[in-house]
Amino acid sequence: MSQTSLPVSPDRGASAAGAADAPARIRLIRPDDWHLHLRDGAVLRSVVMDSARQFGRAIIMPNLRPPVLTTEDARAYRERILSALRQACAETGEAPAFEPLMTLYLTDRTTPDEIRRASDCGFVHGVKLYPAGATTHSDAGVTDLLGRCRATLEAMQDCGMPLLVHGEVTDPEVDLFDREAVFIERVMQPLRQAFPALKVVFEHLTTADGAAYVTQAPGPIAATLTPQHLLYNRNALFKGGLRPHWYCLPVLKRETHRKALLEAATSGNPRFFLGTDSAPHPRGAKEQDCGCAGCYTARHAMALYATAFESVGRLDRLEAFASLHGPAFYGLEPNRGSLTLERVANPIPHDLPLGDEVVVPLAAGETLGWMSLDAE
Ligand SMILES: NC(=O)N[C@@H](CC(=O)O)C(=O)O
Ligand SMILES: [Zn+2]
Ligand SMILES: [Zn+2]
Repeated sequence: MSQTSLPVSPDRGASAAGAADAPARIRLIRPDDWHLHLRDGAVLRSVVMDSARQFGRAIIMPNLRPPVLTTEDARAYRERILSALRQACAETGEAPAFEPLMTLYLTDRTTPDEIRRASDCGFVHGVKLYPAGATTHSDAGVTDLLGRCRATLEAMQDCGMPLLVHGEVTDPEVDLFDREAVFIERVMQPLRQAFPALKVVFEHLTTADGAAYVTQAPGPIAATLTPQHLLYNRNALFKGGLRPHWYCLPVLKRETHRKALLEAATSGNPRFFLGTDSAPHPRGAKEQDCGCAGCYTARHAMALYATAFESVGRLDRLEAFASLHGPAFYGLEPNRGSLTLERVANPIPHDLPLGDEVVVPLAAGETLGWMSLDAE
């Protein structure tokens, strides 16, 4: 099978040749992942260490089945994550410090009281908006944000609780590739006019329209950027045939959008920060007549981001994007430890264990030019 290659030559970094002016190692303040799906049960046990080896903290998405609706649900899920981590550590002898930052799943019925409980508990750091039907496990999501959630949004604005947004309309009349741009007009702008002090994170931004909006909009807004949207355009979905492991939502866009996102990521603007959206699905759930959306990137996340930043000669801006802008927006201190990335050939496995099944990671079978060492 032919490969969908990265935008920069896949064997750079395999030797020092041709990279004389580039550093062999970079040391960053330990980064955080501001958008992560860890799932639950056996899948959680399989994936948690991949994130914990690199990231000090991660914003944990609440789209489980059933979803994480209340502060008590989030407390219980947090315990399951920490227990899965302890178990994984006992098996491998590693002990990376990792703090799950929990979120609630917003529904038409989330109450202002629940928001106040979440804000007081200290471990819930955001509330996630999934427009009903927009993405994986979003059927319990919001049907009409400004029609049904006003009191709850008011409480969030008062408490300083960020709203994390999957920014796509679900109107079947709107072309799949336009759903983010139309969301800005129909939902984001009215929302931010009604609640100008509400903190908003535009998750997994995929368009030049989104990058321009986040750059110029007044008030507290930021965006996360995934490795796949920085490295690939929509051709990757169809290269030599249909490629389900490049399929996520919002779907990859055309090259002009990828370039605008990479420019935003590497601009030094503190409104843009790292969020992998690593979203494991078993191989069989993606390779079928109606395959699931989501790319698995946790294992090699920092190597993927380094590849993207290096492609435009901006490795010097990786640390701020990965380790400083996110904590500043969320009102947290940067991590104390560090993470070192080494310029070395990093072959990405064809699959990885996922509970009783396997997951095919993004860029499986390719060789990246960077590898992250164990965090210190
Ligand atoms: N990004 C995806 O394609 N999938 C995510 C859901 C999401 O983040 O929208 C998942 O949970 O699988
Ligand atoms: Zn999403
Ligand atoms: Zn996601």
